[in-house]
Amino acid sequence: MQVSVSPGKIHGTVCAPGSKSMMQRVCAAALLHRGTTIIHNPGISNDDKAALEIIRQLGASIEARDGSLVIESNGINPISDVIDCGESGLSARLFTSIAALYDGRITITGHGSLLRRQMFELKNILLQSGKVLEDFNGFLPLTISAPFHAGDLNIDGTLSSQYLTGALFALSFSAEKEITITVSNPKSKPYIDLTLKVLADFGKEVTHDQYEVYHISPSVNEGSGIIVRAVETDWSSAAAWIVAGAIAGDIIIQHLDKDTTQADARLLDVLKDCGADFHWEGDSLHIRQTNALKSFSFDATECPDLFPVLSVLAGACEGRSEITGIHRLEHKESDRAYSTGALLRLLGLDYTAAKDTLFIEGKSSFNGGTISSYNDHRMVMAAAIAALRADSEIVIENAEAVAKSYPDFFKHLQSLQVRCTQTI
Ligand SMILES: O=C(O)C1=C[C@@H](OP(=O)(O)O)[C@@H](O)[C@H](O)C1
Ligand SMILES: C=C(OP(=O)(O)O)C(=O)O
Repeated sequence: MQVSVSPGKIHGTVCAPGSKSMMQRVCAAALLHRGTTIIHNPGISNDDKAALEIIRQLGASIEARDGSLVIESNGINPISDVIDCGESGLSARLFTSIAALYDGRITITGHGSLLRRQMFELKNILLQSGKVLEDFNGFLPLTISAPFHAGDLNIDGTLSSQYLTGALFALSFSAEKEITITVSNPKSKPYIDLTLKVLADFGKEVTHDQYEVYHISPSVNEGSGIIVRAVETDWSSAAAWIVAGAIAGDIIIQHLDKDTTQADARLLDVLKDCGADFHWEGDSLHIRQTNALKSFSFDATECPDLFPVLSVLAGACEGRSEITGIHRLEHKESDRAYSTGALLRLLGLDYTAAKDTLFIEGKSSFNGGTISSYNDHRMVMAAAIAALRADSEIVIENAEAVAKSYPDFFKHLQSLQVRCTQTI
């Protein structure tokens, strides 16, 4: 699918989808919790669908009821020996550790960009847990077997926090004694907070020292009671609308959780720094374009998903902005250091990278043109928002990639009075 987005103002009220980070974690917990879990505001993205299908394959039953999901589980009882994680990095790393709780032989695989994302740290974790791996070269598919040994673990957190998330879920529900996980170089810490929050909702308390040492208590059977959980609105998706409002219009984003642990809520700190005009109306964020946005300096190491859309915001600010954390971008759906550079070049923005920081010179308007999505949902959203400030339309190739987190993105963009047409 090729989508052409015209320059113009964005105007109206929108509600972003549920957070896929939270939804996938709640699905994992619902599988491990022996009993019923009711999920309100369930996500509908491709990654959410992948997580639901995984827990179904691992033995849970899922019923849609009045817009919510009712999950029944009796622990892990696979109905298939293949688990398909779609394109979700989180599902791959989270559910591999969970599937490892099963003694039998099971294969974890995926599609598209996921097959090109390295998973080396899984080997380290699985071997420490007594699992046997077949012919694993660091990329999916991965086949494992043998009983799971719930014991202390050492994890390298340099590349991704998702390995730790998987281990925390698997061990919190299976530990028979106190277990310690030691993590070197932990990254994406707000995502670890989200993991700990969802585990706590399911009665699993984990403490930690500086995100480096985690203490897991022996798992007590939490009973088969009903757990009800609502998925928060996704700040990562809302980020696109927030930047759109700040650079090109007037927009209200509904149902945002102010006190969230979601990493990408840090965008509000950037907005304050650059003098954006925004305020809260209850749980809605109202943001209006300001003509003289100031340049900003921000470290996105802990919230790497903001990078592409922050680069667009930087392009609309007066002067030179700085975004740090380039080293976090390589192993995503695309190499986002490369794809963000390609977008900035298309827009006609001057930028340089030095060590881990990207410096972007702002400009009053951007160039239009055609760009690939690089099969990356975050690049689709960033390019579409940039089009609002361009002097001609921006055509995004392979724009269907947006469904990884936000299938209704273009429908919502149109409802916000932006002209966009599907050209193929
Ligand atoms: O745990 C999660 O939900 C995520 C963690 C982050 O990944 P890393 O920990 O690999 O940085 C983030 O980029 C990803 O979109 C979702
Ligand atoms: C990197 C992302 O997700 P994941 O790693 O879960 O595929 C993302 O959503 O930007």
